[in-house]
Amino acid sequence: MSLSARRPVSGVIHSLVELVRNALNLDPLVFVNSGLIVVGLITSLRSAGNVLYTYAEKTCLSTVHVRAEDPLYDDIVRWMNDHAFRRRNFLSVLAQTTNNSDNDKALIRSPLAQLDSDRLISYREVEDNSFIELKPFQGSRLFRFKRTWMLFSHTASSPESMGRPPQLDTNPPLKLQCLSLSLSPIKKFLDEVRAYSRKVSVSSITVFRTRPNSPDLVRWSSVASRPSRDISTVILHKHKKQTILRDINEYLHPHTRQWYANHGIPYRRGYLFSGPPGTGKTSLASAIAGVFGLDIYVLSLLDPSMTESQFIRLFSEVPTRCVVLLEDVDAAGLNRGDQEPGQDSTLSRSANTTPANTSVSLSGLLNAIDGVSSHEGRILIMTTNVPQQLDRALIRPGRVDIHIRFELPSQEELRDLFLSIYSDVYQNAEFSPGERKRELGRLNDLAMHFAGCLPEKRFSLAEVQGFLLRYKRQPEEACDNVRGWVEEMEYGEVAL
Ligand SMILES: Nc1ncnc2c1ncn2[C@@H]1O[C@H](COP(=O)(O)OP(=O)(O)OP(=O)(O)O)[C@@H](O)[C@H]1O
Repeated sequence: MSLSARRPVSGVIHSLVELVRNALNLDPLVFVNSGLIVVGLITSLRSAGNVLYTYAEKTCLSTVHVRAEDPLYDDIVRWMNDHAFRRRNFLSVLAQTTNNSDNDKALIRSPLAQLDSDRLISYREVEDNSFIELKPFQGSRLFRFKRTWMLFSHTASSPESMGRPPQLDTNPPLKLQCLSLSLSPIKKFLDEVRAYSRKVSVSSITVFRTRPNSPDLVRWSSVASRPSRDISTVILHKHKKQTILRDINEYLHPHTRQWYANHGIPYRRGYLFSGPPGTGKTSLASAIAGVFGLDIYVLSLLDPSMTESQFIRLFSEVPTRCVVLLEDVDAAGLNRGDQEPGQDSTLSRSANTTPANTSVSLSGLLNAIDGVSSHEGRILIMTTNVPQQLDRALIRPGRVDIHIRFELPSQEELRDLFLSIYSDVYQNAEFSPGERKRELGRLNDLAMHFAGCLPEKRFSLAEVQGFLLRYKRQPEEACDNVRGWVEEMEYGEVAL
């Protein structure tokens, strides 16, 4: 700025100062000085507070850190949201769209719900069935738990992320502190958090999958929490179903764990589900998790972001009681190489080599399953479409204890599927017991007729279910059209 331009500006400031002095009879510099003193005081108090806090943290504050990958992390955030954060206004929150099944129920009762195949509903006209939840995400909160004051802190991981929306994939650890020389108040709090989480998710299972957190770090991440599938909806030979349920029930019992320990046998149990695609392998694994109240950890050998060491680490990070689901183990081709399918890899040179479609070698997989770091107490379920292609080392007892073979459905199983799809037709709450019995009889006849129109052991239950879903509420129409569908499937003719 030139000298001539600066002169009028200083002149204006001088006149303003004079004006204030005359009007208030006070020197404005007094305000400036007082302001500076206040700012200085606040800064000193803040740094004194920081020094005090750091000192207290070292001497009389108990602190617990919880990593974002630990299931406890989500449990604590849920507890805080449902209890400590309830009656407090936050300025910075995380907005989350949540589907509300109650809204779906309201929609069912509305006039729009009258399903009319000639009337197409635009869902823009209908009230949105999701709602927006505002959840406190970052910040600190002092709260009281059973007469102890606790501090919950959850801050951004790095200064650069301040002011930016929180990155859910890179959650920083959270911190719990209390004024005590012992960790027991925080332990009690964590027990309460776990009990609460178990209570609210008693009839649902959480599915964990692997997710790359950063280019070279893959972590477990919960992808869904959903009502568990009722085991009765999985169609499988009664004897096979009972065999596996009894076996798992016995395995999970604390006495069995003790027995394994007494005999020095690693406490692990593995199952192989084999059979053509769409015959119910994944459905049974998910129903088993529901029956025993376990979460599912899904691993894939074909995950391109996973290295062998990460695979072994992830295997060792699963909790003590859970279902580890290793899907389509044959797809990775772990026994191909210079070895015939079904041959024992101990005789083969290819055990340490990795096929092109996976970075995990057979020895890496075996190491993950029964290496020293592999978690005891978990249930391993491997699924495959071609069991004969699996290396014998992978399915030897100790790694696979029970092999359940799924087959294409028999007439009886086709009938069961039909009855299961149309169960709500006869379970109508408005029916009297007599009406219900009559409906069930009618549906049984339709199911017999339906199954009779289908060739046995030809189509998978997933395919037949796909056909039935075209006639969700019209069992008679399904029966009328099933022969056309069979022709369509056999000869590739599309019958419309
Ligand atoms: N035995 C069964 N009982 C009940 N439903 C079944 C059965 N088999 C298949 N289905 C239905 O078919 C669909 C696919 O089943 P699922 O994923 O369990 O098959 P899968 O054998 O695991 O297939 P893939 O080998 O392709 O992974 C599901 O929607 C399921 O409801």
